Amino acid sequence: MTENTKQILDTVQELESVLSFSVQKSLGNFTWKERTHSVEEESGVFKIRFYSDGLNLAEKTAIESIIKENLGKNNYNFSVYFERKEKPATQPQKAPQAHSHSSEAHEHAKPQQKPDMRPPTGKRPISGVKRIIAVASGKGGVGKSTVSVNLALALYNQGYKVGILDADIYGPSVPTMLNIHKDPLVNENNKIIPPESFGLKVMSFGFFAPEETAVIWRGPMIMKALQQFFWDVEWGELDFLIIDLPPGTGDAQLTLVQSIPISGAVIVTTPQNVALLDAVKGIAMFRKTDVPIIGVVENMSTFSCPACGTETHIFGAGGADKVSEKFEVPVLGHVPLIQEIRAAGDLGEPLTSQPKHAVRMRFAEIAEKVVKNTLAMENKK
Ligand SMILES: Nc1ncnc2c1ncn2[C@@H]1O[C@H](COP(=O)(O)OP(=O)(O)OP(=O)(O)O)[C@@H](O)[C@H]1O
Repeated sequence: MTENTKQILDTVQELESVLSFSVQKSLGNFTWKERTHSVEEESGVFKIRFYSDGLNLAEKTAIESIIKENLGKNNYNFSVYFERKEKPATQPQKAPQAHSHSSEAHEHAKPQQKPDMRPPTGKRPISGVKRIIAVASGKGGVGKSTVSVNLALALYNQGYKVGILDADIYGPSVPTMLNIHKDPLVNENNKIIPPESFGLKVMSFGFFAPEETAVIWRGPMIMKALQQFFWDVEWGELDFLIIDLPPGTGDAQLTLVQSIPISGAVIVTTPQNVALLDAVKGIAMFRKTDVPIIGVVENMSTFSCPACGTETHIFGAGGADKVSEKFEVPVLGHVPLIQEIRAAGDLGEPLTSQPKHAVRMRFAEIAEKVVKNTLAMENKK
């Protein structure tokens, strides 16, 4: 253990004295110190390992925010990892009978199996929806919603029927980006009718929680609302449903990914090293849950000076290509950093809806690759 990791472990363990009664109660038979059992450093990120046996999602969320709140003040770059301390009980082995021949006794000895990461209850499809594509990023603010909206529109421009589900509880920006200001209605079958904009069917947390109340969404509520968005929305017949996932790779994302059959995931990143590390975490999460990676989109890759036209790699260059090479995932395209993209997002007039704009062409190419790669993956199955 290095001096830094020891210092962080001590700081986290000292939080025991500030835990609320409900958090203390959720710890059950373990003490806080037993649960916060180690800290490791990997490429400048401190991984705080926390035993989560017996904790539900809401309790884990509460614990994660206590740690984040307190360590965040010290400007450390860290993540909290929840893992199981006690191994799940294995099938009781039948003891070989006294009269067994030795060959019979061998029949009971099974080779050790790898843990099964698949959801226990199976995934439930969304009626009428042919393909679900998750758009994810390891961290917030890299342009995941911008890519989701423009990718959805680019697919629509190519003649597909497309819906977009804004599952980003922390900052549901899709309604603004698509200029939707009306609330969804409910039909006679009690199904929610998704508002339509620029030809896309849209559902978002933003319709139900204005920004100032977004904080009230907590683990179980999020899942309940998401389940309604999947199965109680009148999506109709769709070729593609694009899901703008919340940023990160925590429990909420995992649960979501494990609830529905996702055809593939698009990872959005910016070229900086820190963002790329997060992209790698995203890839790992999808691989763990058997969701194929359609590819990586590098956003804000170059800055084109509006005055002189010079291209600058503000955040570095070649990042997505490195991730692509190392993890054998295709690069779907590079989107430049331009003021017009930001303005179009704020105005609710996406550039992909405007004829002949260079950004529209960029996303058309990305969408073509998404379709091509998704079909190729389906054919491989
Ligand atoms: N290529 C780009 N050029 C200029 N501005 C961009 C670009 N991509 C995104 N932005 C702007 O950056 C901001 C963040 O983008 P966006 O909301 O898409 O990111 P996000 O990853 O979904 O963020 P969050 O996780 O916080 O929801 C927005 O104001 C958006 O308009």
